[in-house]
Amino acid sequence: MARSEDPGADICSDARRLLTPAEAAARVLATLVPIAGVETVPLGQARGRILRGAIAAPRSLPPFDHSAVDGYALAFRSAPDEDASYRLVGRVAAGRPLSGEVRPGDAVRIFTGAAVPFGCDAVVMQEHADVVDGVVMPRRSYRAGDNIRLAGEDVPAGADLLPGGTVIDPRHLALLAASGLSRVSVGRRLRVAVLSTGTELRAPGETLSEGAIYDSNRVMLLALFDHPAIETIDAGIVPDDAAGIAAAIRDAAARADLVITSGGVSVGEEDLVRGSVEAAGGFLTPLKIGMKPGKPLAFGRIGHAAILGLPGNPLAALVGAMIIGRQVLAVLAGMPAPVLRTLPATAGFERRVTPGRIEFAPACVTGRERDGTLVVETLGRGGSARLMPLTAADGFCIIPADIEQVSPGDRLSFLPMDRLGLYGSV
Ligand SMILES: Nc1nc2c(c(=O)[nH]1)N[C@H]1C(S)=C(S)[C@@H](COP(=O)(O)OP(=O)(O)OC[C@H]3O[C@@H](n4cnc5c(N)ncnc54)[C@H](O)[C@@H]3O)O[C@H]1N2
Ligand code: MOO
Repeated sequence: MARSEDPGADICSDARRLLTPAEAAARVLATLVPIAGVETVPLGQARGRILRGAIAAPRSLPPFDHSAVDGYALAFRSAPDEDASYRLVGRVAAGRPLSGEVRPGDAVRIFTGAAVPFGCDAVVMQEHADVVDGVVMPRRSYRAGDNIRLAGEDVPAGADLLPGGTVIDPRHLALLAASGLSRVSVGRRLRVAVLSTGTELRAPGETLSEGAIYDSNRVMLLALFDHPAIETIDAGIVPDDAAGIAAAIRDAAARADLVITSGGVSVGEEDLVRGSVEAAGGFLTPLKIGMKPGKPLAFGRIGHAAILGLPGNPLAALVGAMIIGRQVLAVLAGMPAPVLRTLPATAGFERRVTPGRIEFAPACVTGRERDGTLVVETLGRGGSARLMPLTAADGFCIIPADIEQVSPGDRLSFLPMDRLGLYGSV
């Protein structure tokens, strides 16, 4: 993976002030380029994969002029034809073209999707015509082109079918298939290793000794980034031991394009991740971000791999992953950096807040204003170590960094939980 010569220089934060989340993301993303490597996959395995180059349309869509309705194709005598009767001379169904010629004044029985015979100008819906003794009489006049879908009106041959960076979803698959493409060239999957640091951590199922807790971040982060374009690697739990963390990070970096750690990025002497990355030959730059939770993050590189250090508190790890992490993954994987697709909302609660950090507070939708705007209420207090408010929430209420008080009726933003994941779904 190629990056700028000295990525550390780009992301060094000014220790005296907190970065806004956008500034932090911009500094981190400026150091990254998408991973190299493409592979060709059949359409059935292409959902969620990322196009690396634009695809040109190999043929026009639709490939020929066809009828939009079941009815009668009319060959005008003049344009527009005022004579209201046509002689029925044949029949054409989808996939079964007409044999024989059509002359002015003729009509052909036609069905939706059938090729419009050469010489026919318009199609009348069968409900809008009388047919008596082989004569078709439309009940109103028609203009050339009525009820005909022209070749190439959806996509002309050679046009850009899909741009590079497209994350292929079912709509794109339909377009590729309609164009006759059975395989598509996509970026190789991004390898992302996730490891938890902390002597207190145990895997669920293990016995808890005094002072120990279960590791909840790793399974959450692995699931958050589970995506067809990502190969997640579970790199386990590493105790707070500098040599052990260095070895684990070195090992993870050898297997991954991106290593994501949680824990140990704050300021205490037990926060060993930065020193361990340096001991392993890499660098890790602390980023103090004006967001709550998720203030202490770190970003750097070890060998060919990028490394993102998330805070240990579960909600802080999730918010850091959501705001910075998923952008890092998207850029490395070659997809456009995702934007936070928030909704306007009004506060249904009152709360004093400490200015300085934009807050992502778990919240529920409790109603709607008359104009349809969502009314939201935050859930509980107690900050970044709590999981219950998070699991009960419909999403995050976003409280700006520059206010001291939220009052009922204040305009805020709301990020629905189902928009959390790498691309839309969690
Ligand atoms: N003196 C200061 N102390 C702290 C500051 C600060 O600015 N000055 N910042 C606080 C903030 S904000 C956060 S967030 C945390 C971040 O701490 P670390 O990233 O160093 O994380 P740890 O200390 O290792 O752990 C914090 C907390 O989370 C628990 N944890 C860790 N890993 C997991 C996991 N995988 N699953 C579940 N829980 C986990 C850990 O046991 C701790 O309780 O620092 C504050 N301190
Ligand atoms: O950033 Mo810490 O995340 O406030 O808990």
